[in-house]
Amino acid sequence: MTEAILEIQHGVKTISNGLDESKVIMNDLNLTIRSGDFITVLGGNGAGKSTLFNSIAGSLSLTKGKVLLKGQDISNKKEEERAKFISRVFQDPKMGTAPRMTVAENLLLAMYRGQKRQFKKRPLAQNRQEFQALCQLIGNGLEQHLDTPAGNLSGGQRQALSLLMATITKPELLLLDEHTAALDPKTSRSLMKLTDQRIQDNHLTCLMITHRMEDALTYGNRLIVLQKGQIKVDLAKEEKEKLTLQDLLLFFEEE
Ligand SMILES: Nc1ncnc2c1ncn2[C@@H]1O[C@H](COP(=O)(O)OP(=O)(O)OP(=O)(O)O)[C@@H](O)[C@H]1O
Repeated sequence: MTEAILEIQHGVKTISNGLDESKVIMNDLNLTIRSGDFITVLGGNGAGKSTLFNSIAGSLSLTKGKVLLKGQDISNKKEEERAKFISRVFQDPKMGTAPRMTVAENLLLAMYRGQKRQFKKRPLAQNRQEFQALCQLIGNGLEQHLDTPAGNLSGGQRQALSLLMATITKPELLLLDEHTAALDPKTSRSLMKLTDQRIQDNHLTCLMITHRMEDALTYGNRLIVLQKGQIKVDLAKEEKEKLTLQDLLLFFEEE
């Protein structure tokens, strides 16, 4: 069996509304993500997708249950600690990049993320060629903007930069949080292709939330559907390949 990268064991998250009432937003959820899994995550609004991602990334701590990274209990580790191993790309292009820093400076920052301060950085000039080549992969002209502040890029270029930053040092787990949702259809399609290419070329393990059913079917080797804080459907490669758009829509109609 392939190595388990991340596990959630009996994950429960209860939220209090401050009026002696509590709401269960993750309900005894169990998930094992194995090395090389590319899992597409679907679910209606409020199904618990963000709660799942926040619990993995550490921006939310579980009320009960455990989060394990390669068998090690990380339930009590802070988000910054987990960020050394887990990368995340958000929906908002502004989230992943520093706006006043140039594209090259952003990439340099990502390259040394999680390393000790005293670690001697290679000067930017020595990395330029590598950054140039990396940006060229994208095919949206980012390589001509190595010295442009990230805040001046188009939304598509900025999201592509966020993706490169999230994957420049191979993370144990890549979390894609509707990362193409804010882009126009053409830009979204090309970023999705780039994403798939990065995942395949670097053998990344990835979890991707999407509201685009076609993307959920086209990409990845496994598909999960969340409902009411639980995993309602978990389909492996062979079952996923047989799935049609119609089948997927049925999962939502049953809600
Ligand atoms: N801090 C909070 N306080 C109260 N309720 C919360 C809080 N965070 C999440 N919830 C509730 O938990 C449920 C799950 O929310 P979550 O954001 O995980 O859903 P989601 O699947 O990501 O939805 P969407 O597609 O709308 O982003 C929702 O009913 C939401 O209202």
